[in-house]
Formats: sequence, structure tokens, C-alpha cells
Amino acid sequence: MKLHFTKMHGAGNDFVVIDATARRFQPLPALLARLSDRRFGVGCDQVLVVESPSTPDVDFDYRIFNADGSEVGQCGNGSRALARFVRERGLSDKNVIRVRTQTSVLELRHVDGDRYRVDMGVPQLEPAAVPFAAAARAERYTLTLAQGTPLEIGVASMGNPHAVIAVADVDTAPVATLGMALQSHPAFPQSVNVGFLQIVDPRHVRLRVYERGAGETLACGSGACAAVVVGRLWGQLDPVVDVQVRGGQLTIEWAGEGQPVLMTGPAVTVFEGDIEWPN
Ligand SMILES: N[C@@H](CCC[C@H](N)C(=O)O)C(=O)O
Repeated sequence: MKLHFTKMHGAGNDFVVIDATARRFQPLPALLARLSDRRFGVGCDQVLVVESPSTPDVDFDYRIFNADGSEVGQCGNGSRALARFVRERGLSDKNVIRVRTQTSVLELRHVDGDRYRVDMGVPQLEPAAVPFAAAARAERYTLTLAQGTPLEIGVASMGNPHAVIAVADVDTAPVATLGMALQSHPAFPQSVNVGFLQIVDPRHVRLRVYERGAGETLACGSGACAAVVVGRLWGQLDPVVDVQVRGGQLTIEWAGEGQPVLMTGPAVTVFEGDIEWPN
């Protein structure tokens, strides 16, 4: 059997996108591994699956699988890719598309050229919603790492868990070591995406993210939203911030507590293909 796929990216965070609106897609671990593997398969950070809506208030269901096969509730860059995918494949001609993930309902719209904007919803800041083990909500938390070293972090849920660490220079930040240390920390029972935030000025930041289930990616959309939310709560950022990531730039808007986060950035189709898969 042949499975048709589309390879896309959003600021270098890359995806294999599957249209399961007309044909059922079974996310078998071996198939997801083959699609994600950069040497033995197609290669991507996340596999995205578009399904017919399970409820009438949305246009599509949107399932997200990290490269390690874990299913998760949010992928911001992927949602822009999805918006482009459904337009290009003629699955929808609406200006605004509503999609449901495991944890969120998102609104996606085309801006111009390759640019798309996503209403990512209201960030959840209570520790239990992240989930993060803390007695009460705070803007900064001090975690103790295995070696007894204290580390100051901010946390937020964008429909998936994020920790944010302020660094002086993202180029020299210990992204993989600290990323892995936080992902296995007992304070994060569902693990965590770890963002390293360098504030250049209140309107510009640089960011690297060590993603759950994928390692460091060239961009993380939900990570950019979480970093701006945390930076705003720390009183260091404006309501509109350009986030420079390794694969490009995202613009994040957040008016403050109780308001949704808006993310604007690119979505690009790279190629399409078929992969042989035993039925
Ligand atoms: N790259 C994504 C986030 C994908 C999911 C994440 N790794 C998780 O496990 O929560 C984005 O652009 O938001």
C-alpha cells in the first residue's frame, strides 16, 4: 500500500502532513517512526494528521505526533502548516479555519504570501494546568536539579507544557543538557518543552527550544508563545514581540492575562510523495 504525504515546515520546524479526511490513517508506532526518521524514512519533527471534524463547531480535527511517536495536544508551527495544507489541497476555502487538537481549539488564517496567523488561545498559568508541581502560582519558580543546583524558571501551558529559562546568549546556552534535565525532572509529570530565552530588547527576543519528543528543533511555535507570555509576566516585554528562532522569525502578540496569544509566521510546502507501507 502507498501512503501519500506532504512535507512542510514552519520556520524550519518540519512536518510530514497526512490527509486522513477521506481515508483512515492508523497511527501505528512503526509507521510514525518510518515517517519521522531522517535516514530510514521521510524525516520530520512532527507528523500532523488532518481528520474530518468530530464536532460541528470545528472544520477539522488536528492530531499531532512527535518524532518519538508520542501524541500531544499542541503544535503552533504545525497549525500554520495545516492552514496552508487544507487551502492547497482544496479541503477548505474559508478565510478562518477552526481546528481541534487533543487539548485546544485553534483559529487559523492566511495573512499574505507564506504568512499565516494562529489564535493559540489563552495561556494557562496555574501550575496544575501545565502540569507542574508547585504549591501556588508564581511568576518565577526555583527548581533544584539533580546535582543540587538551583535553576529559576517560568512555566506556562499553551495546550502543551513549557518551561522558560532566561539566558544571556542563546548561542552558548546548554540547550540539550539542561533541556534533558528538565524533561526528566519529577516536577514535570508529563515532561516539558524547554525554552531558552534571550531578551534583546522589549520588542525582540532570541529563542531556542528543546522539545519534548523531538529534541532541539529550528523553531517551536507554542514555545515562542510561552516564552513571550513568561517574559511579559516578568515585566520585560512589550505586547508585540519578534521572536528570532534558528529557522526564521515569528511574531507573537499577547495583551495580557486572560487574553489569547496570536502567532504569525511562515508555512511552506517542500514536496509531496508516496511511501510504501505494508497493508
Ligand atoms: N513544534 C511544536 C510543538 C510540538 C509538540 C511538543 N514537542 C510537545 O511535546 O508538546 C510547536 O511549534 O508548537
